[in-house]
Amino acid sequence: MSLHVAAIDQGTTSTRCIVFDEHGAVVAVDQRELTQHFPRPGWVEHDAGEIWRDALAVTTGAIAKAGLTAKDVAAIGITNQRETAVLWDRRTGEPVHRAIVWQDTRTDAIIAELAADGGQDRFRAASGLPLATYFAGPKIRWILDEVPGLRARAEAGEICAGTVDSWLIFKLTGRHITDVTNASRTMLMNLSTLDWDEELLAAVGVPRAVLPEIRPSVEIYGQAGGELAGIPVAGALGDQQAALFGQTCYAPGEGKNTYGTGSFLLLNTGETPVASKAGLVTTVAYRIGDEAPVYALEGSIAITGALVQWLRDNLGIIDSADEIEALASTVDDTGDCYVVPAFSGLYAPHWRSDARGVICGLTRYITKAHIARAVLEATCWQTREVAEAMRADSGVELTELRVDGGMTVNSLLMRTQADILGVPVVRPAVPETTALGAAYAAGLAVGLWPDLDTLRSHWRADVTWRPEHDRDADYVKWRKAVERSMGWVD
Ligand SMILES: Nc1ncnc2c1ncn2[C@@H]1O[C@H](COP(=O)(O)OP(=O)(O)O)[C@@H](O)[C@H]1O
Ligand SMILES: O=P(O)(O)OC[C@H](O)CO
Repeated sequence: MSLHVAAIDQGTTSTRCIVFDEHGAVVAVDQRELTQHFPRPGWVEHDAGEIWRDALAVTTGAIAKAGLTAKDVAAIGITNQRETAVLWDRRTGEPVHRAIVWQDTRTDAIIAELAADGGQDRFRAASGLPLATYFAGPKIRWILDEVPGLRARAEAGEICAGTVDSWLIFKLTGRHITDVTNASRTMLMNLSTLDWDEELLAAVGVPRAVLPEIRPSVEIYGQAGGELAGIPVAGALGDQQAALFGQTCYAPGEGKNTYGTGSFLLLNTGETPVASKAGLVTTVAYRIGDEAPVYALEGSIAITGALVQWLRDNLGIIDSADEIEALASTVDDTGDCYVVPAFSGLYAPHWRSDARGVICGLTRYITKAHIARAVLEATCWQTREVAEAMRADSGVELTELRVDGGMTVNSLLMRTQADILGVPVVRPAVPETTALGAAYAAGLAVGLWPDLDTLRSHWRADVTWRPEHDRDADYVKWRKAVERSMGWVD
């Protein structure tokens, strides 16, 4: 058998493919930036056609860079930005609208209407999710409502809808399938039955005919065609669940935090879904074939790395993301300045769509370096908020935090995170845990790896940052700043 797996990691800002060997080591990477469209305040769109073209190009590119051909690749795994809604014509395979990205807030009127009839937690028991613009189902409804004639075509079975995993699986194999972790982010799936829920479908306004079949995360979905002909497409996980899987958090009580466009702290809670009272999301962590599903509690933070991008692209304070560390290091603290990046409202644990970003504590003393440092601290404080909610909901005391994602190259950020959480922060030797998780899923499905223990044996710590300074006093200030961000949108 071939000893390599290709993982497509379709993230919010880029699409990459990584080829891994049988030890879980990176052999080759190919990557393309994804165009972001911001047509109106609060709207964020992607071109699904570009996503597919990039996914295909980076997959063939990474396989070529690895010195391999399609027949040398045992399986393709997929991991993706979650909650982003794609609709396409079933016959032509062409998108019928730009993809509406998870951060997009255009469904706020739909959400308010749904919440008026039963409150924000109306669908929590069935779906595990609070009512928020974040999730995919209402985005699908928005497109069906807004594109003339589309709802009738959808009801006639001519239209497919899904999250990005589903879009890529369709383009690769011709089958309309989604994995259960992605389906759990739509607000349309019942967490206990793992099937589309008739009541949720009716309330949100999405016909079953547009939705894919929900399948386990580890399973052969079909064979790829074209340049990738013959490679089994054999695993899919939403990117945050993939990172949990790649970090080998297979036991209840194990968790990780991934720092990308946003940050997502997930804790494995085992085979029973845990209802959150502290503002977290209950979600499917993974399902291996016909085994029992494994659930997680999740603290979803919308804006962390995206705030660094905003500093670069909108304010021009830095020219590249990695410059923020040097700039923030020129000062010892933030000068009592706090940035709350509520660009898409606030997600966990607050779920306040009426919040918008604020910078608090400005004086003549504050320089761009203080703001850069406050931008980094915003990631750490938001993480502390969800870590506290996690402890309240699960009773699990965090003794260390496994981390990954694009922001973890920033040592100042990671050191500050250890101080602000008061526990060690550990980055693994393979920081590409999202892609690794998808590769593990696909490799398990085709028998490249026999079991989870084998995958666990691959995990190694690289750097550990230990807490050195107590920051509890500053947490009070952070919470005051968060309060000031709320209630901005009427
Ligand atoms: N040195 C750095 N310091 C802080 N943030 C960084 C740094 N390098 C990259 N980032 C941020 O990391 C994010 C990219 O991480 P990545 O894991 O690729 O994200 P995604 O999967 O969401 O596309 C960007 O938002 C970028 O601003
Ligand atoms: O693509 P990322 O890494 O920004 O992750 C996005 C999340 O899946 C959104 O829920």
